[in-house]
Amino acid sequence: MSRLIVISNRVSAPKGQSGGSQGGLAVALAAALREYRGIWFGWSGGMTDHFTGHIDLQRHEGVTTATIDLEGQDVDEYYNGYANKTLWPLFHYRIDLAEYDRSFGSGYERVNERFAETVAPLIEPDDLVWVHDYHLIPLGQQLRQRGLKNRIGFFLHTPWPPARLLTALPFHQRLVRSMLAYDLIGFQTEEWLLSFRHYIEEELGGTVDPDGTVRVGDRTLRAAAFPIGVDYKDFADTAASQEAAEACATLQDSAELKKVIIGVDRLDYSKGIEERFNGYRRFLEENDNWRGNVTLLQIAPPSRGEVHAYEAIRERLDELSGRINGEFAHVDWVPIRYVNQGYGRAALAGFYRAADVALVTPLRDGMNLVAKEYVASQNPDDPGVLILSRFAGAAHQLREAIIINPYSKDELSDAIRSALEMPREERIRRWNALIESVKRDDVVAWRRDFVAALEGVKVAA
Ligand SMILES: O=P(O)(O)OC[C@H]1O[C@H](O[C@H]2O[C@H](CO)[C@@H](O)[C@H](O)[C@H]2O)[C@H](O)[C@@H](O)[C@@H]1O
Ligand SMILES: O=c1ccn([C@@H]2O[C@H](COP(=O)(O)OP(=O)(O)O)[C@@H](O)[C@H]2O)c(=O)[nH]1
Repeated sequence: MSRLIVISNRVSAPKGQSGGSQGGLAVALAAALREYRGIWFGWSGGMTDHFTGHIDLQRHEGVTTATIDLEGQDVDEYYNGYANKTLWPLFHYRIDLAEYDRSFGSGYERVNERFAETVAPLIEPDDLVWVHDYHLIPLGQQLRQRGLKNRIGFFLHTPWPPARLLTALPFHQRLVRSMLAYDLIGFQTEEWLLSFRHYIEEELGGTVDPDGTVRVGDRTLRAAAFPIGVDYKDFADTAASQEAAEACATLQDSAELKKVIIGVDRLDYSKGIEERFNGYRRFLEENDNWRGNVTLLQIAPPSRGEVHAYEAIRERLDELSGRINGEFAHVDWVPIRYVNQGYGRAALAGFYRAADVALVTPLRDGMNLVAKEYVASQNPDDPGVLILSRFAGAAHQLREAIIINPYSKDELSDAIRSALEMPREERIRRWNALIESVKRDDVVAWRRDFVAALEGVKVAA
């Protein structure tokens, strides 16, 4: 069997050192790599005065990681800059927040070159190479320029924006043309694949066949949708652990007999937390019988704090949660418990199980693993209700959730009421359909399908 070389910006910290707030990509890849011989290469998250290319090799729980430190200027221009001030907002349809700065573009290319230079010697001729996410779009091309003939695949964890939005990016053609160096490009959903196809046809004059064959000039490759899932088995085991049971009991006891609604998100403007709070406020305004009888627990560990838009959303949420609590709270009840701390998987599994309703309402999200984790953690005899944004990739699969438009306070308010008042039979019926999808399309299936498709492509000429 070929080895698998996974390359992503972020590499999962060894267990116990992550602070419990790692994003979905890290969680999903650790699970996938546990089954494969290979290496996971990426940025350590650490900084150095001068880039040395020194690789820190470690083995934890069956996963070999190889990480490098970056210079402070690299982190500013590549991670905070091009990745998170330019591409992230643009890919999440927030053209108003996207910043274009020449130094970001050059820092992005420099770090991609550094990744290529450092990882290329670790790659053997038969290895499959799997590059992840918007931080590393040009890496495949950089590896080809260093003579690599391996099968190289790329998976985008975020949405792919409509062609009309992407053309707002200076040098967009240069970025997308660099992707043609890959043999296989994966997206979370058919919707993002369709947007990619439009770009290929309208901007590059290429074609995409119904079977996903992409042709631009003399380059032929494949593009397809591979929806990521959770490690269902591991999550179900975690949910059954003592730690999860304790977390579940802690939340239930502290809520007394009130219903609990939960939200769990990195503190990111794309997650729609502000709109969610406003929808919840509308619900409290319209349903005074529920005041004092329901609590919203919002877990939101801070993320990308050096980027202004993230500082700004944090300030707005501090203010808004305070205002709603001030408006509705009594001496013995607060409507929102807003927590800026990250939790580990076991604690989260317990909180999910204790919650009667989950609000997963991003304004735009590649997939959203929290939605799937919530479903995986429920008690089959008395499951909670998932309220899910139509703009999350997960909504393409989790169709028996209550699907809402997260921009509409009224829809949010109505959905919260329906969820809280939903009869047990309907909750069970919906959950049975949801768990079916979460089990079937888990992270193992995602990895298996992507790797099989990569193995199946003809090697680049
Ligand atoms: O590494 P960070 O900057 O702290 O951000 C965490 C991750 O966020 C994004 O996650 C995406 O991947 C998930 C799994 O496929 C998906 O469910 C979610 O919709 C995406 O937003 C980002 O794409 C990752 O690179 C980050 O590691
Ligand atoms: O306190 C927290 C909050 C979130 N997460 C995990 O972070 C991931 C978030 O992934 P998702 O796809 O929902 O969004 P992303 O943050 O990757 O955009 C999920 O696996 C969560 O369980 C966590 O471990 N601790």
